[in-house]
Order: sequence, then structure tokens, then C-alpha cells
Amino acid sequence: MANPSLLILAGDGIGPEVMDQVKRVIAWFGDKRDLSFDVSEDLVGGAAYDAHGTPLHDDTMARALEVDAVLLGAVGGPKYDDLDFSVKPERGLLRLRKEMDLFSNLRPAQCFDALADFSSLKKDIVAGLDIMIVRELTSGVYFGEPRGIFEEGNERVGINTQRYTEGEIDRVARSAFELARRRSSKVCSMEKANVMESGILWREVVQKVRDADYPDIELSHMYADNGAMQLVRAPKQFDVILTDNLFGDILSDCAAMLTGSLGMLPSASLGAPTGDGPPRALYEPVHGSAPDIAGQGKANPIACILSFAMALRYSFDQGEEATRVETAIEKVLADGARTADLMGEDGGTPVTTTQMGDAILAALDQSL
Ligand SMILES: NC(=O)C1=CN([C@@H]2O[C@H](COP(=O)(O)OP(=O)(O)OC[C@H]3O[C@@H](n4cnc5c(N)ncnc54)[C@H](O)[C@@H]3O)[C@@H](O)[C@H]2O)C=CC1
Ligand SMILES: CC(C)CC(=O)C(=O)O
Ligand SMILES: [Mg+2]
Repeated sequence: MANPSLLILAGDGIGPEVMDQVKRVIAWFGDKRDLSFDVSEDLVGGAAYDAHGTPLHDDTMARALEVDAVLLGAVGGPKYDDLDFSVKPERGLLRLRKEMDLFSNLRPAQCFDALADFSSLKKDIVAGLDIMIVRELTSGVYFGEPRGIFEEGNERVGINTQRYTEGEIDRVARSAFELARRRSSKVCSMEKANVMESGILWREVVQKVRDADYPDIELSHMYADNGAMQLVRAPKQFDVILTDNLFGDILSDCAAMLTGSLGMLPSASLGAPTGDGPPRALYEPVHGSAPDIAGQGKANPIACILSFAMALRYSFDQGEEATRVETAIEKVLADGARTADLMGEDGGTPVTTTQMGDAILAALDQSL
């Protein structure tokens, strides 16, 4: 049987740096676990713009639709700030998500024991934290029309449109409920139904889906601003959080700091199930291209490596191997390895991106 196929799009800034460590983990699975992948690589974001004048070449898009899974690093950076919006690096990523129809974005926030002391919050608030944010990814205000900057009278007006259809809400709600059934069966849906019609529809549809097909799920609703506050006040009250594209983007960066660093948060973006096979999927860290530390060997590769672990679990039916990676990372952190983002000013000498990769590979070796 052919090896499963992976398309790697490392992107910009720290994207290629953290992806280099993922490539070593992929090679390790080929060497040590007889689990090989047919890996191809291509450009996305600013790197694709530099080469082709577009943040995502049509050939790359076509390849992404063919492979079993895509692994992405990060896109964007100040070099591209003044580009026309249509060719900005971030548009390449949005096109991938949209054309692959990856409507369900899973962003787990787990606090590893070794980092509970380092979180922005008190240890007892985050110790043992394990929540899953399910973010709608292919609609909402990042995609709604009309959008643009227009002349209106003697001034300009910037417009974006929050738009959700019932079908779009229905399908992401189902994905959250299915996931919740494999966890604690508790979902909190967040929107702003107090001030947004799209929020009213969101709440109605989510409740309807739950009542019709998921009566075993304990569903609650919360305004997203309160949700942000509750996330930092008492995050362990949540298990699965279901929310829209914009709120999910913001709430997941917020959740990252509960775990210690944005450099710790992976994600899986999944489409609809395809027959018997796994859904279309793209895996990427939650963080961006981190221009402030790019090229300095400071980036934490754990979020990207954990994203590969999610690929093992969700695309390749290799849950035990995914756990092997997560356990290796847990061990490395317990042994004290810290990239700079995981230590305070006087925390000692941080390890580099490559040294963190070395330590994770050594822990993987020890797991055999
Ligand atoms: N999925 C993607 O490709 C994303 C791309 N971006 C893009 O990235 C660029 C920079 O955006 P920012 O707002 O600065 O967000 P960012 O996520 O790149 O960085 C925010 C802060 O977190 C730190 N950080 C992020 N990842 C880290 C890691 N792995 N290890 C250690 N520290 C890490 C950075 O150094 C920075 O101080 C922008 O062009 C933005 O549009 C932003 C978010 C997601
Ligand atoms: C397209 C990305 C730059 C948006 C983002 O911040 C994210 O998806 O987390
Ligand atoms: Mg974001």
C-alpha cells in the first residue's frame, strides 16, 4: 500500500524553523516506527508571493486538495504589510482553508504539569487544564461580503461583514458535539447574541442541533466577552468551547497563555468526513510567523510538533503514536528543557529551537 501523503507548507518567519523540527520527527517515525510518509513541500504566504507574485499558487492549491493532510508553519510578516490586500500572505492561508472546506478548527489548550508554574495564571487555576476550542473556520467576518475600504462622502470607510448561514452553524456545531461525546459531553457555545443577529442565529441553531440529535450533551451558551473573562478566571469550568471564526481566533490566543506560551498550542482544521476515509485536513500551530524572533533560533517548535501529533491522531488513525509524541514532549518539559518563551527573565539559559528538537527526538528514542 502507498504511504500516506503529506504536503508541507512551512511559510514565513519562524514557520520554516519550527517545521524543520517537525521534519525530523517525521523522519524518526520512518526510521524507528516503520511509519513513512510521502512528503512533498511547497511555498505559501510571503514565500509564495516572492516566488510567484501570489500567496498561494494554483498548483499548490491543487496539491493540497490531493494529499491526505497538509502541515503548515506560519505566514506573514512586516515585509508584506504594504502589499495589496488581495495578495497578502494571510490570504494564501485563508484560501487554503476555504477551498479545502476546513470548517472545523480544533484548538486544544492543555497545560503540561511542568509548565503549571509558568502559566500567566496561578498554578491551581491551570494545573491539569485540558480544554478544546472548536472554531468555525471558513465563514464569518473573515470571509463575509461586502468587504473592502470604500469612499463614502468625503471620508473612507472600512467594511467587513459577519455572515453565517444555518448550514454553516449546523455543521460546526455537530463537529463540536461529536467531539464532546468523546470527552466530557459538555459544550459551551460562545457568541454575542445580545448585540449581533448572527449571534442570535448561532445560538438558535446550536440549541436546535443539540435538542434534535445530541440530547446527551450538556450545552450552555455564553456571551463571548464574558467567555474571555471566564477563560482567565476559571478555565477548568470548560471542556469544549464552540465559537465562530473571529471569537475563536481571539479566544484561542488567550487560552494559549493558560498553557504557558503561544508556542505550545497546536491545531487541526478538518473538513467533512469523506466516505470511509478521514476528512480533508490541515494542521498548523496557532501562532503566527513571530517576526520579532525569526531567524534567531528562539522559536518554540512544540506547537508545530503537537500539530503533527494531531495529524497522526485525526488523519492517520495513529492515536498511540500521537500519544507517544505528546508523552515525549511532556518528558522533555519535566526534565527542564525550556525555549525562551517558556522562561522568565532570570530563568537561566534557554534551549534553541534545534536543541528542543534534539531533546524531543531523544525522548522519542527512550519511548521505544
Ligand atoms: N496561522 C498563521 O500563519 C498566522 C499568521 N499570523 C501572522 O504572523 C505575523 C506576526 O503576527 P503576531 O501578531 O506577531 O503574532 P505571532 O503569533 O506571530 O506572535 C505573537 C507573539 O508570540 C511569540 N511567539 C509566537 N509563536 C512563538 C513560538 N513558536 N515560540 C516562541 N514565541 C512565539 C512571538 O515572538 C510574538 O511575541 C503577522 O503577519 C500575522 O498576520 C498571525 C497569526 C496566525
Ligand atoms: C489567517 C490568520 C493570520 C488568522 C489567525 O490569526 C489565525 O487563524 O489564528
Ligand atoms: Mg490567530
